[in-house]
Amino acid sequence: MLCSSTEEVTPGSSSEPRPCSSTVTPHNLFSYSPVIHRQQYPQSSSGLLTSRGSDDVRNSRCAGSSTATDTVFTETKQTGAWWHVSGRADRISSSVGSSVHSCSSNTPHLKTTPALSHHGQTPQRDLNMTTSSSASACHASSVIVAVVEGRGLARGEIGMASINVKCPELVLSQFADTGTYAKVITKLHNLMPLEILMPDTASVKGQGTKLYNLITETFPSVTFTAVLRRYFNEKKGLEYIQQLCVPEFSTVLMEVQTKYYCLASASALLKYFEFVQNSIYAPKSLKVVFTGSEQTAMIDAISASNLELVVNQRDHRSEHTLFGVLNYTKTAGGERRLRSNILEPLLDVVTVNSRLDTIQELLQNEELFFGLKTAISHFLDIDELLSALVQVPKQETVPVAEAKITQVIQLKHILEVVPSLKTVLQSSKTALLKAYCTSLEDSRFNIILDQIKSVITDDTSYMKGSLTMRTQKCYAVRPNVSEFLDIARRAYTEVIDDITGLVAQLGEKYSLPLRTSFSKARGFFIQMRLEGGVLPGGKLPEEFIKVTRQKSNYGFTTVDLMKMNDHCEEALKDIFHMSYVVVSRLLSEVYEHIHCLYKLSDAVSMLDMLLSLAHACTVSDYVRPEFTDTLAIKQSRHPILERISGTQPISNNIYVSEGSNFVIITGPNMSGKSTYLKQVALLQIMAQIGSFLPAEYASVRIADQIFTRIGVDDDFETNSSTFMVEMKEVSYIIHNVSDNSLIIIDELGRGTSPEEGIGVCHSICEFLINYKAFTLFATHFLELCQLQTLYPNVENHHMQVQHVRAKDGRAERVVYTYQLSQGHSEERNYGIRAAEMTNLPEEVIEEAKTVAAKISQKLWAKHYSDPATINQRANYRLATRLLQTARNSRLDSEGLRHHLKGLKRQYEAELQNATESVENLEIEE
Ligand SMILES: Nc1ncnc2c1ncn2[C@@H]1O[C@H](COP(=O)(O)OP(=O)(O)OP(=O)(O)O)[C@@H](O)[C@H]1O
Repeated sequence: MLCSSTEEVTPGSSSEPRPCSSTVTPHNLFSYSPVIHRQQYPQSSSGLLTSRGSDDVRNSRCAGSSTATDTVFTETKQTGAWWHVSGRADRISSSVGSSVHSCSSNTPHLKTTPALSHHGQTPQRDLNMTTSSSASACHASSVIVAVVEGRGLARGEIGMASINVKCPELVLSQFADTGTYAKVITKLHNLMPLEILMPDTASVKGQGTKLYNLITETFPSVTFTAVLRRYFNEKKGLEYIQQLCVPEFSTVLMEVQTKYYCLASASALLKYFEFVQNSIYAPKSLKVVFTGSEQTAMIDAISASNLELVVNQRDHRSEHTLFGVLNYTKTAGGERRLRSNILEPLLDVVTVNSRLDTIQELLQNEELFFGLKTAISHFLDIDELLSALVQVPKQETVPVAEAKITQVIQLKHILEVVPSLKTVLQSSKTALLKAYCTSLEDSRFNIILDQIKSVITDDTSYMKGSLTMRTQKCYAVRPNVSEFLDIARRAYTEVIDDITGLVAQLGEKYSLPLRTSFSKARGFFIQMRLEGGVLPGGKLPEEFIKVTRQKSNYGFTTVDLMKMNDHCEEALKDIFHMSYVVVSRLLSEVYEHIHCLYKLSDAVSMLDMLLSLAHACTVSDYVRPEFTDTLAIKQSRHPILERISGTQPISNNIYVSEGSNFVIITGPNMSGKSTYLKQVALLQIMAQIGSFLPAEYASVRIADQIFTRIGVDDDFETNSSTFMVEMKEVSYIIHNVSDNSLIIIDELGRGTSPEEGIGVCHSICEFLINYKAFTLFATHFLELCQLQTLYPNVENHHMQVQHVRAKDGRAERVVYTYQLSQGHSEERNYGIRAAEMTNLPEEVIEEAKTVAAKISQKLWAKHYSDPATINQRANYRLATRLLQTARNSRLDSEGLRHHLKGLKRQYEAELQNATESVENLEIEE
């Protein structure tokens, strides 16, 4: 073969046409040209071209060509100007294709189906959890999002609606966000939208709202469309949802009916589809889900990137991410679900435990594990199929006809593998698997399959390879269903026979080893493999044209073969057209039951994800986590490091509890601090998606938010803003922290002078110490370790290093153990030690050591000898304790007074001690 996309045609192979039993009549009964209509944004006669953020380019070109990268301001005849677009205006069109989601009278109305049977709270919740998962996971580049923000007092209240053009699911959300809009940005990052819609009032040139500016700056390559504010209409949004939502998901109405901003976004989004894409969804055809931020843990976009959850920071194609470590999925749906779960881990312990039960069963029952894996691997992308099925094409072209036939074959294929999945699930014991098994006992699967089989031949199946699949499509409809179709197929068979005959003849004529081959681009052509690549006579016969050569493989055609190819195409057009008529009729009958596919898609993607998580446990030694109030993981390992190195990294214990919820980690450069911090966050996320962990024992406290502030590699270009970036990130944490958060801060304050760095770190630590959030704080500022003596909930730990003397007893070498130990690091001047390893002159190093020693002593003394600071600190501690007492106390007023007196005495004693210790300090001037 010349290339992988070509297929060899051999007599008797599956590509060989099958006979059809009809008399031959002139076969060219239908002739119509294949027209590929691409949806375009409607163009106004008075359209202006403008550019986002730049007035200069405005009016530079005339409307009428919605070319890529142009920014178009358009108006429809019906509505007047109501949206304007910037960015690649043609991208949605190509994504949506030339279809409409029709609700015309001949579009079948989709029926209500009973809710999934309830098998206890756990599985039911997970069954309904498809929302956030598939929501954000569906195909990245085909999601359109509408965003609106409340005005006046409601500023900061955000409504979002998103839809994936490849997956008929409308996802709504509404939440309060802070001035940094981190939640909106995070959600948008997770959705990876193709286009973002916002009200025009938010994007007035030069006076765009903060949110608008932030979104357009953060997503410069995403098409931005401003829609008239009045189309963000919550009443219309509710009407749309009532009209379009599949009855099975109609409980969403109760959730969203008072959520005005997400309804408003939904209204604008669906209106946008209606007018700009010239398409509407069929009534009762959309899965509508609401994803409140309370269902999943919030991981902001920067943290997701720092932790390399789904994208590796250095190489975007690398699989060295958490997703890469856990991804053993077999289906596109499973992969999407895993990705979205990693970005939005669960908060509900019951649901997480039900997943863990399932994984445990899969690990214990090998037959079930491999049986399910095999069954799942046969499924195609159900979401994409479902989306295509609920679209009714506006124009009946050959590609559309061909696509519909493919969809029916795919549907048949999917439904045929359902029983094998059900059979495997029947032996399962855990609630979640049993619930999925029950959800597959839906009579609609068989009803649809029977309907399909009444029209489509039994041996038609979905196959790889363009020629094989073409043959499948060609002979999909049963013989005798349409007389003209049988005739056309006969004609096609004859042309194929002629082609094979011609190639055989040419082979004989020139004594060459010729074969008939097929590729999508060339159609039928001739292939020849010559050992040694030397042609007899030095050249190919004249009649062989369009010659290609790859090593010893030649590809070519002849004028006759090209003509035959044309006949073949003509015959195919007729076949596809007539098959399409039959298939459309079939689909209109099938539509009524099609919603069982939502259930199937949910089951397959979830099972695939759980199998993938179970598979990860078999690759390395993982343990099931339990959920308590403490984060305690014994001998934990960094999951990505483990994958990268191939050998087991040094394992470490993790312990953070309410009593010691603030851990300061010190240690020299390269000692493993950052790795340890990331490890904690990654394991937390793994636990919350229902994965086992790389450790010997694991107890995890559910975190509602995971924040990270991890220093990026020094970069001279961005260095000027390093400190600002740090401060912005940490300010986001401070504004959003909750008692149940997990906070990872690495090397804060590097971007400024040490004095200010220590000051900033100190005050930020004191702020965070006051929360019950679990915080791990890695720093080179050893001064911060003093916090342990000031606050009972602070613990110092450090990364151990060893000093090994060379045999000659002189040179000393540092060995990194990557072991976490209690207490703060005793290492000093490790920066200077690193400098020593370079070629710096000895006197420079010595001078550096002297100055560093003096400065650090002075700094420490200054910080702790200042009486005002001592007083302030003591006051702060007293206030904190009072607050804690008031919060926790069940004391009556007398008891409280007594307690306060005790605290006061303690406070005075501490103040006295602190003052004395400062007086005793020897300060070297
Ligand atoms: N537990 C471990 N087991 C094996 N190798 C490790 C471990 N932890 C870290 N390492 C290795 O050490 C390297 C340095 O680790 P890391 O960046 O975490 O150090 P650091 O203390 O944060 O350094 P710096 O203070 O300079 O940022 C890592 O790239 C990794 O290869």
